[in-house]
Amino acid sequence: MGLHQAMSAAAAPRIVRIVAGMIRNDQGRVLLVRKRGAEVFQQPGGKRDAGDQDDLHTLARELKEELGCTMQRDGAQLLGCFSASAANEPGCVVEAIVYEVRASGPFTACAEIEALQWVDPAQPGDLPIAQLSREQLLPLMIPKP
Ligand SMILES: Nc1nc2c([nH]c(=O)n2[C@@H]2O[C@H](COP(=O)(O)OP(=O)(O)OP(=O)(O)O)[C@@H](O)[C@H]2O)c(=O)[nH]1
Repeated sequence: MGLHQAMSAAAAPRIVRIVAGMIRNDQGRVLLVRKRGAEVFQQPGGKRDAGDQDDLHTLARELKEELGCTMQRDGAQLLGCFSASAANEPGCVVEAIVYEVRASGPFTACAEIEALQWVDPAQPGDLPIAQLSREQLLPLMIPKP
């Protein structure tokens, strides 16, 4: 590695690429999850696995693993790609492809998920919420007047 490459590698934050889901209930509340050992709530979702066919496959797999629910591919809506400081990996940046999806419950905390919370996107209150969700994703879910 040359000097320039070494310097930019040292300066560049590591990027954690994920697919994340926004699930809304009938009251307009959005589902957040907290992983075991983590302080903050975030969107359900995760990293792509080698066997995943596409982003929605990754998301459906993660939602099943984390929440035990069944995601409907039909009607999934791409909200965009967003990034922020990663919640649980200091010095890293999370880059998320985000979809709003419907899923059939029940929704239960499974695998590495310790807690679930349905949050009013307009008034998340004092709940500790990861930067990406608090600053970028929840505001997208506030109903427009
Ligand atoms: N899933 C998810 N991860 C987020 C969000 N915001 C955020 O900063 N992250 C960061 O991205 C990381 C993604 O890791 P993950 O644990 O969800 O992914 P994964 O299930 O595939 O992980 P693993 O296979 O390594 O256990 C989280 O540890 C966290 O630091 C978010 O809204 N959803």
